[in-house]
Amino acid sequence: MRIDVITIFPGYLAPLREALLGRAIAAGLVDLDVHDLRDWTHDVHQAVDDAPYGGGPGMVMRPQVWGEALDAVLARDARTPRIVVPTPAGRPFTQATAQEWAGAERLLFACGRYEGIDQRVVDDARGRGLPVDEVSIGDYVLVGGEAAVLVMVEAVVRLLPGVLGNPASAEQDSFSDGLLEGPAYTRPETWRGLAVPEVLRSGNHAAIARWRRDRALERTAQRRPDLLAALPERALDKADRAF
Ligand SMILES: Nc1cc(-c2ccc3ccn(Cc4ccc(CN5CCCC5)cc4)c3c2)n[nH]1
Repeated sequence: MRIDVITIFPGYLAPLREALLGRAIAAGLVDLDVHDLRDWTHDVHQAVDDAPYGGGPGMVMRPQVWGEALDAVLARDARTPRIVVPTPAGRPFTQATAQEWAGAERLLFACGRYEGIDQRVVDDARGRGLPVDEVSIGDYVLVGGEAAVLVMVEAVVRLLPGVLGNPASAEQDSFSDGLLEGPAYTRPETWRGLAVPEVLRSGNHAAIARWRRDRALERTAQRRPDLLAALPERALDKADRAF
């Protein structure tokens, strides 16, 4: 997978080259290129923003600069990317989104700042048949798209074959069965007077599976009743309902 990121703060994306993601890049599983939007300005001030038409707070990012940057970055690789534009006004980014994008051969993230990017940049890209996803990573307002890109790249890249040492982990992700995962424990058996639940040390795998499912149902009901309500009918078996 090739990932391009366009931003006025390239340094903000440095963490993508650390740890697991850094190893995926080093292993050639991911090609990452981070581009400075200001490379496509032509004025001495390298202006990337201007006042919003119709008034309102803050500034809006200029379409000309973004248009040139996107055209140039698109041309650097024959593969057509999904273009991703983080925005508070986007569709929710979920595990399903990450799964979908993990199948893409190329992703291009456009990081806005100020109050966002002139809408015509997205409209022009869509008008040329490019797939553009305007996505939100949650119902809170960030200062720019870069932090959202760090989150989304991590969620996507961990799903690529060969990235996670333990692929089973991704299969048992939260949300993969529609529920939150339950509590996890490791040694010691007792820590500060707190013991590991007996069943987990019983070796009774059926009982362990039942206990884990019950804890997941309990936690989901307590913390995310919306997920429980969204479960398809068939997702809960008789034992689940008894819970
Ligand atoms: N999930 C999530 C994603 C983001 C996010 C992503 C990209 C950008 C680029 C700039 N900003 C700052 C930003 C944008 C829009 C407003 C809302 N204003 C109200 C009036 C006009 C607009 C405020 C502040 C981003 C924020 N935040 N949260």
